Amino acid sequence: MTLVSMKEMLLKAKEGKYAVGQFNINSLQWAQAILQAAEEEGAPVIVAASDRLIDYLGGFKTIAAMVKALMEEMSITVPVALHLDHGMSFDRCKQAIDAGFTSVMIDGSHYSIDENIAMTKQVVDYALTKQVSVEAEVGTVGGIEDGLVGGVKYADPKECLRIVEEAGIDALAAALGSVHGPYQGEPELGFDEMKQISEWTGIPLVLHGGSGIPSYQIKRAIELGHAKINVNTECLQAWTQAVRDRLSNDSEVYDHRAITTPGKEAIIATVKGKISEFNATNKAKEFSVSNKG
Ligand SMILES: O=C(O)C[C@@H](O)[C@H](O)C(=O)COP(=O)(O)O
Ligand SMILES: [Zn+2]
Repeated sequence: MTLVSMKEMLLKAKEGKYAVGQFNINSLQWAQAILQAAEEEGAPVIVAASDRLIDYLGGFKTIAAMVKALMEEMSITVPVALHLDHGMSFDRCKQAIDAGFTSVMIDGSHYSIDENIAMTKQVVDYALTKQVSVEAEVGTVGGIEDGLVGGVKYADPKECLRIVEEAGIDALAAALGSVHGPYQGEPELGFDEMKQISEWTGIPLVLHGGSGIPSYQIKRAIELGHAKINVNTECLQAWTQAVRDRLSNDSEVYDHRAITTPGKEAIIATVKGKISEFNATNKAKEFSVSNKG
């Protein structure tokens, strides 16, 4: 009944040509929905808390305790990693690790590549002592980050190789045209660069901005080495639509549970759909360490 790092998950996924879904939590209900969906699909899953939401969610220790307790209460048997998404500094990653997170992303993508590598290496050195996996980012994912709309900066393959070799990370988010939040038109992912980066580094790749990407592009990204795909916006949209429908269909309703339960059901359906699209259904049985007690 323990959380695991995402290292083994991602190596298996890359080898087996599927991707593990990372789904972000926005409240306790989201953690319940994501765990239920993964369990019903028999799939490994990454439950993530974005650094920008840590205080809103009650802090690192609250989040870790909540996810661990839910796994026990819900008798979760599939492998689950608890991941800090877009960690802003070494200190934030250390706080997450000390609180019980089993995986962290250090997002040094807004710094020079030398600074990015140095801060990533510092996180890896600490994480290694606790068997925690580390993801780094090179280039810039477009769209909304920290409330600001930013442009896409494609990852440089040489910089990708450097950060993998010099920092010793477990997974690499190489930004290649994906966008956080809704896409304006069809996404234009850099598949040629993706192939090159995957071949040069050999490491599991991570696709940020996984919402709104057509299935044929998702499948191509998985073929070209993506083993982890991050989804948040599609779950938010599904939750909001369901809650909006509930409120507009019943102007008398005021009970919190009655209002938000349709939102939870919508998250479960969205997460199950993504797990299936990522070809991760029933992959939990391939793991040596399961949570079966
Ligand atoms: O919104 C967050 O803080 C988390 C996301 O950045 C996550 O890492 C991600 O990439 C999901 O992208 P989305 O599906 O486009 O929201
Ligand atoms: Zn992201």
